[in-house]
Amino acid sequence: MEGKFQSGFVNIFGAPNAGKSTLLNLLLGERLVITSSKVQTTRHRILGILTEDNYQIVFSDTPGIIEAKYKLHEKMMAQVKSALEDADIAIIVHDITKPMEELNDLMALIKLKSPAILLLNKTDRYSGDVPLVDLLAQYAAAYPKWDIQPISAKTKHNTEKILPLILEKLPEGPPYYTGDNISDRNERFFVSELIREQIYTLYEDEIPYHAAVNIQAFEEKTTLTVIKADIVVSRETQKMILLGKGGSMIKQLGINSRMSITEFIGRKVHLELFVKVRPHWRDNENHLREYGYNA
Ligand SMILES: Nc1nc2c(ncn2[C@@H]2O[C@H](COP(=O)(O)OP(=O)(O)OP(=O)(O)O)[C@@H](O)[C@H]2O)c(=O)[nH]1
Repeated sequence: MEGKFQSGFVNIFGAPNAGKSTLLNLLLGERLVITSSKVQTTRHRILGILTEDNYQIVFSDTPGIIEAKYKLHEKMMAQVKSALEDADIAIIVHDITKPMEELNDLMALIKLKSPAILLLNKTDRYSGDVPLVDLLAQYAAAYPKWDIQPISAKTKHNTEKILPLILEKLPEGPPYYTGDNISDRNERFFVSELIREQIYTLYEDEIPYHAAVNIQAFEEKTTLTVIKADIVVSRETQKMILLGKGGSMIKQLGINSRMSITEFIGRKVHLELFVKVRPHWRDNENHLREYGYNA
């Protein structure tokens, strides 16, 4: 095996109906790792993991970002933004039969830092007045930093070009999910997201931004699943807020989280939460990876 391995998170987004699911099914094929459709976390959702000899691509999306009906709380919107910034690569799917303004409106909503690939989908349906090459030139002028690729997810026109575009940008690094523990790792990941979601619901403003959730133990016993999770903050004062008066807040957090995890994994759950103070944890790249913050 060659030495080089690439691994990273690819966040897919686009307007409803742009063709994201069709595209993902195509990219992942049989290798789709099914994740619960119930999971709609504040941050992101893993859609599937593509692992080959030399690379692993974790496809995720940011639920609800575009749907008008989905009323985003301001702080959730900030989460969404950071999720997009954090991904290694962004794939934007735009229906080429729709005006470019729709894409512009979408891009005005989010602050994208990741390298981006714009897939102009549904070329098979395009019959506009402007010739396709001219239209592509317009997109290229509007988004000069992006790779732009016209495709049809339906007829598979140009779709073989997508993977090489991703691999060009995918960072080098070890896989995030390995071998048999993929589903287990996924479950852990989702459990930490569910706890984060409850932190969002329960606490004010800045606390959710400063708290990371790290699953320390995930043990399947015969009648229940025992989960131990650290909530990591950087300051003692944040810990006090998380705990609440006489521990009342953390108790509530435990109750809420347990309910939502039980629903997710479909088993009885024993949940233990620990609040830990680690100054500067946000500054440390390895810690961030460890806590799933690069997803
Ligand atoms: N003609 C044509 N239709 C496509 C193409 N890609 C997707 N579609 C169709 O467009 C519709 C929406 O596709 P989806 O893949 O469900 O789109 P989506 O972006 O996942 O939609 P949401 O789940 O609503 O966000 C479906 O009827 C697809 O069959 C394409 O390349 N050409």
